[in-house]
Amino acid sequence: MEKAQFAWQRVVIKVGSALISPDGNGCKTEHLLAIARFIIAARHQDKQVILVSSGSVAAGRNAIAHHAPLSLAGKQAMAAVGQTRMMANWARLFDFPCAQILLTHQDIASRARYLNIKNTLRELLDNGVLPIVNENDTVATEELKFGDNDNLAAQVALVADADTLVICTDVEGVFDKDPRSHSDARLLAELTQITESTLAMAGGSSSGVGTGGMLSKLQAAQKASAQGIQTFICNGQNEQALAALARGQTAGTRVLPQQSIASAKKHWLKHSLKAQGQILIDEGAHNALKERGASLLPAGIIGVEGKFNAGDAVDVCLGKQLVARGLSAYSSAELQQIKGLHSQRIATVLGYSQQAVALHRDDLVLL
Ligand SMILES: Nc1ncnc2c1ncn2[C@@H]1O[C@H](COP(=O)(O)OP(=O)(O)O)[C@@H](O)[C@H]1O
Ligand SMILES: N[C@@H](CCC(=O)OP(=O)(O)O)C(=O)O
Repeated sequence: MEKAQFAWQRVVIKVGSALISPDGNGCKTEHLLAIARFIIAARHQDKQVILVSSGSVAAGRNAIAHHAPLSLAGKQAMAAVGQTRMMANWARLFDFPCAQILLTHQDIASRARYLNIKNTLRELLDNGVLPIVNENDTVATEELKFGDNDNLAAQVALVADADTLVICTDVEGVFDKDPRSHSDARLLAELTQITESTLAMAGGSSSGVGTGGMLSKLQAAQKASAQGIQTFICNGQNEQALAALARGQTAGTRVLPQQSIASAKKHWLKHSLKAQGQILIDEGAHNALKERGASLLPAGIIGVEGKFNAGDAVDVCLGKQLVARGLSAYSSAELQQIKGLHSQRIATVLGYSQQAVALHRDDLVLL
């Protein structure tokens, strides 16, 4: 097996309407086989996959009377019909469970909902379920929309702490001009940075089925790249391209991350968030964080200072020494009650158990 150049562990793979429903009416599995094989191959290597799938509007189009231009309510009705069709289509390809997650822009912007999304995704992945995400078109008005699922996929990659974003479409990658209208268009194998001039090469969608064209894919890649996530934009029907990605090789267009995920996260936790309180830990917990990169369990907490909510940033201290900063899974009031306890006792003491850990290792940086 060739050596992996671009090793990854958790991927968000986005599939556009152009592949779910190439003729814009109903959906078929035939164009999704290469993507399904990629997902199965990745899972066999113990890698984690989240699928962001468009296509509900196109898949439900033939069930709703319409004429151009489509009204928002018309598209929403089509999406409501098409969403179940699209999910059933994916489920046919896999013999492991799939989970449906429908999100709006507001859900990601709200701290409480953001945490719930993050925790649900984590739980699904830990249980070997394939999360399939789409925009919740029924409740998304034009103002509340992500606008396109490329942008949604980048947001999901951030929430899920993914290291890689794969955007599958109906062309081989990013070209220096739209390959559909320019026969001399050249494929760009690697973009070290997305600048204004890169964005200027990208046109909108010409398929009549997709929404954002190449522009929204590059904008999504730009967001991911700034947070340390690499992006591949490739043809979702190209078996070889997806097999190469599954092996850790490049395919289509690779957009390089601007920094490592660890430094993006460290920077964010250290400089962008103000700690709302302090958690004092014992030596044993400090060793577990430092030596094993473990999560912080309530058992290792000996004191809680300040008032904070679940999801707030907190400083983690060993005596007077600041050793880490992270996002607390529990509020200060809850931590006061469960500090020093074994995680199994959380539900008995609080009446519920959000998580076994007080600070998850994904939400923690050592200082
Ligand atoms: N510079 C470019 N490179 C590649 N594709 C481009 C470019 N500019 C515009 N496109 C168009 O973007 C389309 C893919 O976007 P879109 O139709 O929104 O697909 P999806 O449904 O997969 O999101 C391609 O079919 C292509 O015509
Ligand atoms: N939520 C919509 C997705 C719209 C969208 O962004 O489509 P696309 O450009 O094909 O990824 C649907 O499922 O039809």
